[in-house]
Amino acid sequence: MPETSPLDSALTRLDEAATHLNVDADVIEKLKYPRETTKVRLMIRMDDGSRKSFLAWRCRYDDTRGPTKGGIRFHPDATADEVEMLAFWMTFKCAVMNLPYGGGKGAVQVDPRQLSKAELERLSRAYIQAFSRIIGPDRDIPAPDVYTNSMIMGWMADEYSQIVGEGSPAVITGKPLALGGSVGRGDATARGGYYLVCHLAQELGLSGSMKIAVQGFGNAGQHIASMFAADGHTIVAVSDSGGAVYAANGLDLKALMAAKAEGHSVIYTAGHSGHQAIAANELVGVDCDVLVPAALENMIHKTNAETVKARIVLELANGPVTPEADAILASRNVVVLPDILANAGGVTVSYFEWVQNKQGYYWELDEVHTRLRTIMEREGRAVWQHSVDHGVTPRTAAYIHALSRLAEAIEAHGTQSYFDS
Ligand SMILES: NC(=O)C1=CN([C@@H]2O[C@H](COP(=O)(O)OP(=O)(O)OC[C@H]3O[C@@H](n4cnc5c(N)ncnc54)[C@H](O)[C@@H]3O)[C@@H](O)[C@H]2O)C=CC1
Ligand SMILES: O=C(O)CCC(=O)C(=O)O
Repeated sequence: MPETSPLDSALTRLDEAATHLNVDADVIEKLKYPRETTKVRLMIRMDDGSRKSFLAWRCRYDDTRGPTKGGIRFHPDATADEVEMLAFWMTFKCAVMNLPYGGGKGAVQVDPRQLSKAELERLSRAYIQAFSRIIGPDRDIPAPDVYTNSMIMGWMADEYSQIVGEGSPAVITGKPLALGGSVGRGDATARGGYYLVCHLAQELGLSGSMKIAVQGFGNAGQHIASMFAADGHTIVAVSDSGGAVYAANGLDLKALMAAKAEGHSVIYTAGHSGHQAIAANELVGVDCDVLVPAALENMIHKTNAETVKARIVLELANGPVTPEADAILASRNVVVLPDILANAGGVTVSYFEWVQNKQGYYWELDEVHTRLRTIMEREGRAVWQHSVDHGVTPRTAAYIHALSRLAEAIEAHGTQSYFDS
């Protein structure tokens, strides 16, 4: 069981960063509370004619630096507390990357795997009907997160456009290309993390062929595994909600992708090509150089942090390492590249999508990649420098970097922003 809630984790990290900066206490206080969180009950018609209700939330955590931005998660364990924390992290993530956004997040408490495609579409449209007064292209801009994807974003964008009576692609990012999506958004979360590791390889002491373990073989996890494998690195272990597989000499990624495409767990490939089934919770401790948590929060905690053999943890998931585990990893010289930097490629290419929607002019893939790489390297370097200058972990350095930008914007708004409605 996780030892702290995501809320506690995030605020701990804010407090720690604040000790390294000369920031007014009321600025910190402002950042400890979400601006607004709306909870609704969505009711949809199921295929068998019955009705079913689902709890749903949208949190606009802080909009000091621009419209709130962040994904929508469909998960059976989603809670208001989790949504607020994910929105808090979005606030800091957008500030780390210097994107002109605040932070938001949404969720529906549902297991989408239990719904038919038609039910999923009705639920997605119901979400937008409920939150159409809260979201907007210059107010709050959703995107995909766990168990949501471009198809769902397409339905949502379509619903919003119908409600407002005109095409409004910039209201949601991560859309299908046919509805104004951006090339390069699909693998952007992983690509940002990949660019970061490549850029800091020397500082991280990484060279030659590496062994990689990936926890969570979904959008972020599959793409990062492919990128590292394409460079000749060995993917030794992957997991998903159904289990984990391990192969010291490297997993067959093609077979894993095929199993996922058919709706199976990675465990379906056990026995194939030397794939050995292991318990999902063993993945954290497998012998590897880089461990990539790409599933959910609090997966590396005080009881398994000691087992980590990797030298580098690349957090593609949001909040996968608890503060207690952070301290254990730091004491063992394991470098954690923190979520608010490492997985920010996703929201950065979402920003590119929003810009393209507003311009009505669409970029080539090369342009998306070049701009993403430039921003990842610039902000990654700045975070690394803060960590050297202040003698802190990259996580604390990333919070320092973001907090200084947030504090400057809060001050620049003047006193009125303290009483925003
Ligand atoms: N999609 C995006 O644009 C971004 C996603 N993220 C974060 O990355 C993480 C993964 O998100 P996506 O790849 O988009 O979601 P996804 O829904 O595509 O994949 C999630 C994966 O995690 C696996 N999983 C769930 N519970 C697990 C468990 N207990 N152990 C191992 N695996 C488990 C699922 O089976 C699935 O393979 C989340 O923390 C998300 O918030 C962060 C930035 C952007
Ligand atoms: O692409 C976006 O706007 C947000 C993605 C997201 O939810 C995240 O970075 O956690």
